[in-house]
Amino acid sequence: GLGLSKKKDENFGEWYSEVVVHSEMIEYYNISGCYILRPWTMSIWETMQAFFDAEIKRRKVKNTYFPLFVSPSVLEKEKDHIEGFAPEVAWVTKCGKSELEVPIAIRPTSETIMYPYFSKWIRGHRDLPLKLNQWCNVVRWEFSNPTPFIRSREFLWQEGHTAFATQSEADEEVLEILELYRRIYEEYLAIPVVKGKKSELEKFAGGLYTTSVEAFIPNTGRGVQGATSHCLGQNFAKMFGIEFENEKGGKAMVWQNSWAYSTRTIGVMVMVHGDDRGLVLPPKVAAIQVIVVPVPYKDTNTKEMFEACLTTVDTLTEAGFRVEADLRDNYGPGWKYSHWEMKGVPLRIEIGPRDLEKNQVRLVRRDNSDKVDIPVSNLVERVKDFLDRIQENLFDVAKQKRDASIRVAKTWDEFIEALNQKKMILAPWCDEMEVEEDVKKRTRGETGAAKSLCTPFEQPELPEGTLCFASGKAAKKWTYWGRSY
Ligand SMILES: O=C1CCCN[C@@H]1CCCn1cnc2cc(F)c(Cl)cc2c1=O
Ligand SMILES: [Mg+2]
Repeated sequence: GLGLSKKKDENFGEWYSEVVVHSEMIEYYNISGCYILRPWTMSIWETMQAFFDAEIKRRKVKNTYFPLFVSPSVLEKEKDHIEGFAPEVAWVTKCGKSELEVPIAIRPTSETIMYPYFSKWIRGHRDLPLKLNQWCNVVRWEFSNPTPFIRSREFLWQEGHTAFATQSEADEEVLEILELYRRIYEEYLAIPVVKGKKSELEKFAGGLYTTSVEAFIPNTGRGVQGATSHCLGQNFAKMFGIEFENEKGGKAMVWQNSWAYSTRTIGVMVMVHGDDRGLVLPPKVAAIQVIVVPVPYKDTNTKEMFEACLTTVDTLTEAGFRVEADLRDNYGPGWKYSHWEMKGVPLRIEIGPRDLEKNQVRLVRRDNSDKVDIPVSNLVERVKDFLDRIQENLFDVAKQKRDASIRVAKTWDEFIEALNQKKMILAPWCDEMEVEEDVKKRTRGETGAAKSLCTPFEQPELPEGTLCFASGKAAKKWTYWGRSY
């Protein structure tokens, strides 16, 4: 089809909506906030899932599946746990023509669904650690502007829920899972993230502390929470009576974690790597890593050319790459180049008459348009080399842009200036909740208030006497701030 009508640097929102549709990842649906995930999306989701599922299975986490529906008495088990969320809970109130006696909620997350059974199943210390995960959809009927992948009313995720006898086991797992989330972003999606701890105001209110990986979208100057790994402490154990008989015969409450990443990861990838020709896929998650396109010339003998294309596909497939040839005779090479560039295929191989004569092929990179003619004899090693360099280059370029978007601010004026320049701000903070609430109030505007994104585990030097950028009190830590999705 035709190219994009909007440019990434001029009209980001519409550019994004166009890219996800033109790359055949998303189809819009007639219910606001709901989207059709097409195969081009699902293949990315499945690649990440394969990695993450294998990694948690190595850690003895078992997959399970709990019901989608939850009764109000169970969901509202802890009033303050859900009072802030109540407006986004979706309810089934009738079936067929008859009203339901009691409405039934659709899960927005599964703590209240799972933990009554944790209480039933965990009796003694031999039942610990209990480590469950489920791959499922959740529904949150949000009203702020829906955005494919980033903010939708239904999304796919995995939610891990674990229980331990000791706090140290829980603390250790929180960070192990967070490292897996970093790997998903940095090693698969080629996106740099910051690992850190959420503030008291931003953490999961039902938990003890929240850690997260934070990404950043330079075009909009917004942070985006990439994935979360919470230590719940013994809060839910108290709520749901999840206790066990320890080795000394005494009763003790378990220490729990919960952790999730979702299809939001895919939206971040589109936003960070996409350009004005469409999607740009990191090779690690591309459903098709190499597309082979024949370039027939007037009276060329297409039979020989098509054979060369199919041989190229076979050779690279045997070498373990995901390769296809576009031999459709109802489209010319030019159309095919644009089509597969729009879909973000990392590497194109062109085979024309001259290439046949010289027993070579032309490689064209999607990320920087570099092209090179290579002899068929070392096709496999050159393709591997190109794909590795594309993966690295996407990460390096994204990291360079993200780092260029970071500003250190030591005063309120510097903070506001950086915020207006769409930066991610690293500022010394007194770590007082009221001060964070005050920052949100003072920065509220049509593009949304600034909030703390995370306190990075890697803390720069904080000289004695450094003052908080917002309160002027003694600063205790360096924290990232910004507007966010
Ligand atoms: O982020 C994770 C990891 C995976 C399991 N869950 C936690 C916390 C989820 C917070 N959260 C997030 N959104 C919610 C929306 C709701 F409608 C209700 Cl009732 C509750 C929540 C809610 O608790
Ligand atoms: Mg929410």
